[in-house]
Amino acid sequence: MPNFKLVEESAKKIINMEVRGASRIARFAAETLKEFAKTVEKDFDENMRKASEILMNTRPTAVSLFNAINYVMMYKGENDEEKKADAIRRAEEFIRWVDTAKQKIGEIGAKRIKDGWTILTHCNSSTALMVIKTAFRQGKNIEVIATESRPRYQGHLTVKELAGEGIPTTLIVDSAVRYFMKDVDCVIVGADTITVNGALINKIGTSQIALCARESRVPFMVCAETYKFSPATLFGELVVIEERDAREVAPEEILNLGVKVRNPAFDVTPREYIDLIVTEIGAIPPEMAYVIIRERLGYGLEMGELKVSAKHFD
Ligand SMILES: O=C(COP(=O)(O)O)[C@H](O)[C@H](O)COP(=O)(O)O
Repeated sequence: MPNFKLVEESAKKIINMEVRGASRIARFAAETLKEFAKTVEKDFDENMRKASEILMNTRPTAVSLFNAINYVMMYKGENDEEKKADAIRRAEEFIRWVDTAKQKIGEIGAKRIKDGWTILTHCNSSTALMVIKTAFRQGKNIEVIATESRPRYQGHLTVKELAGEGIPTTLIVDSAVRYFMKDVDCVIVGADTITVNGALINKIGTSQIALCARESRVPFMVCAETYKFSPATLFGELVVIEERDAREVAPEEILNLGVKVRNPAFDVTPREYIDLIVTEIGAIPPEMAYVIIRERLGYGLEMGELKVSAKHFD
């Protein structure tokens, strides 16, 4: 029997943010599809399609979820048995992509961090933290300023992780970024999505930090695996910004006043504010986003026609 309960439970974990952060969500979706595929005995295409839809309708902004599902769903085979084996193989391949990319980004990004620097980070990006931790492990004497990242306080996860590594870390409220920017040598953040024009979609508040960094001439570095680049934006689609429950922001007492409360989870940082995007295949300017979408993900504009041919990870 196809285990849809497993898929529903995974979807719930993504929605309630028990599993969060773009790369963890992507990895978890691939793992879930892999485990689900093992339980399918017949009508493989139909069952996998249903499971994919359930996972897809969890959080709308991070393209990594789409890319993960899409990667697994490009399985091939003459019959259900072959399709199942290929889907499982592709899921495992995607999971390896997630793990190896983070390591490589850590190594590449760490080269850009100088001894003695103070780095500001926002939210909780496992990829941005990999860069910071790699630099620290190389013996660089660095400090981190981490924003608390309201309303979900992912900054608390960040400071726990950094303190666990022994990295000197200061926690600040989100609105104190400009106050502290004079002490910052580099901003390093993660990504939920990179669009074809090189814009970054990341945790709400990222664009204000980028603006502030630009004002102070502080370099702004984004850490993004290539599966965080969005092919759909090449075809003219806009990235949907998730708007979460008002109760995450305001208590009942305020909500009862009938006041409108808005809670967008992400915002857009235009490419002009980004100095560098560190991917697992190199540190690139945001202007190279189309090249990544074409060469790495296999979606391109060919002879005036839209051509879709998603590639295998190597
Ligand atoms: O904005 C967030 C998390 O938002 P949320 O907590 O709402 O999921 C992170 O910066 C990116 O997802 C990148 O994370 P990673 O580098 O770990 O993929």
